[in-house]
Amino acid sequence: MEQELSGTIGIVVVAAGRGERAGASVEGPKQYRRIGGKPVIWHTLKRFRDWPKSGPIVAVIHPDDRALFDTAVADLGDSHELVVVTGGATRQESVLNGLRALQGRSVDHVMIQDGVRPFVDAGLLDRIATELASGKAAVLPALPVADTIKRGDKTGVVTGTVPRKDLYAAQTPQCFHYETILKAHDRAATDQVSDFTDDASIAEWAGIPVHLVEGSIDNVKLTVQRDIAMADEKLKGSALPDVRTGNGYDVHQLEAGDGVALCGVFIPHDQKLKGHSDADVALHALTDALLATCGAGDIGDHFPPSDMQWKGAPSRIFLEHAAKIVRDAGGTIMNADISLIAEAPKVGPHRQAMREKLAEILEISLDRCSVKATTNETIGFVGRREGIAAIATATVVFRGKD
Ligand SMILES: Nc1ccn([C@@H]2O[C@H](COP(=O)(O)OP(=O)(O)OP(=O)(O)O)[C@@H](O)[C@H]2O)c(=O)n1
Ligand SMILES: C[C@](O)(CO)[C@H](O)COP(=O)(O)O
Repeated sequence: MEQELSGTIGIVVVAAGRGERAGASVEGPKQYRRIGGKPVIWHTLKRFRDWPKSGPIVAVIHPDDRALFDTAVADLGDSHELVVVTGGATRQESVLNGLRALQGRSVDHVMIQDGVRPFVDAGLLDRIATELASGKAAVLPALPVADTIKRGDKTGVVTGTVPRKDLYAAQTPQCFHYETILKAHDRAATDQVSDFTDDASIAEWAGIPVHLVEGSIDNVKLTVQRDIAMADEKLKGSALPDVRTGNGYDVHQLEAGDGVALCGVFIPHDQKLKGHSDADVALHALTDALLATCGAGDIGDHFPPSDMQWKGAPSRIFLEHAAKIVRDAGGTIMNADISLIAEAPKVGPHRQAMREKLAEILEISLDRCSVKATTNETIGFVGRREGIAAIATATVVFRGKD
């Protein structure tokens, strides 16, 4: 029977590199580049936050990146203690700083993770935990090398083929008995042995047996620009489409007058709509429908009728405001559909102008704007020409959330 790992597992995520091979970006070094809408480091940390066995997490960052890091993790939640320390000039130094930050936190084991491996998965972490539970002091996730490996010289000529039978490509997290790896890292620093590219090599150097566990094919390290682009495509491709529909309904009373504003178009008529603003019942219904797609309340929350500044206001202001709220939340308006219920005036002759007005206000194409009308067959308040009602539906696609 498999043993359960007891004790606390500390996590060290190293993210203090400069990402030179990936090249410069306005978003900062590669660990702060966005994939699937979130920084790489956010994804990596989230994978550990979501793994139930994670203990305290140490993020090792570059001293210049504090603001970038704080912004990147702002919405990560606080389910685990997150300690932030600065790294050194090499990965090895950064890891040592991270290990030292776990001292005094009662950690039994530690997982050391590259900040730029955002696809580490719970299955891999569980496999490693099982190996640690069986008493192994050092566990390395790795995959057998799949390509034929060549040796080459400076002139680009192959000088030999390396038998690949026993070759493995090392991944992270590399996992250890905490005190054992801390001692080995400390000794390497004291002895000034500084050319290790991973922590398993330090364990090997210190004479600690390192056990292989099957890595994960998805657990790639984002090293060059193309890796980042591919990671972004992968996350976008797997994100569920976030399509939302909102509805809105509004009624305004009619009284004697000279015309009504409907969908932003003034139609001469022997009545007018009563209201605090221009009483454009159609735009009010559509404003509510849009606000509903991102849970932003209703028109009255944003434009209280008690507020005198909206007296006589053209209702396009309300709709523009709702459209901005939607866009700021990451939404793209796909469709706006309004049904007017009015005995008079006749809407048909003005439908095209109304659709054009909606398209202009919402900044979307005409084919995404629909206006329909019906009478109420002379019954009810609409049938008695006491009021006009409008029903609206809006469809919005939001950029994939995590
Ligand atoms: N002084 C360093 C160097 C690297 N790392 C971290 O170690 C991981 C693996 O390193 P690598 O992919 O080589 O990152 P960079 O050093 O940033 O890349 P490059 O070598 O292209 O500059 C990364 O998460 C990186 O941020 C670190 O914490 N401190
Ligand atoms: C730790 C590592 O990811 C294992 O494959 C790798 O050695 C890091 O190397 P890098 O040169 O720092 O990217």
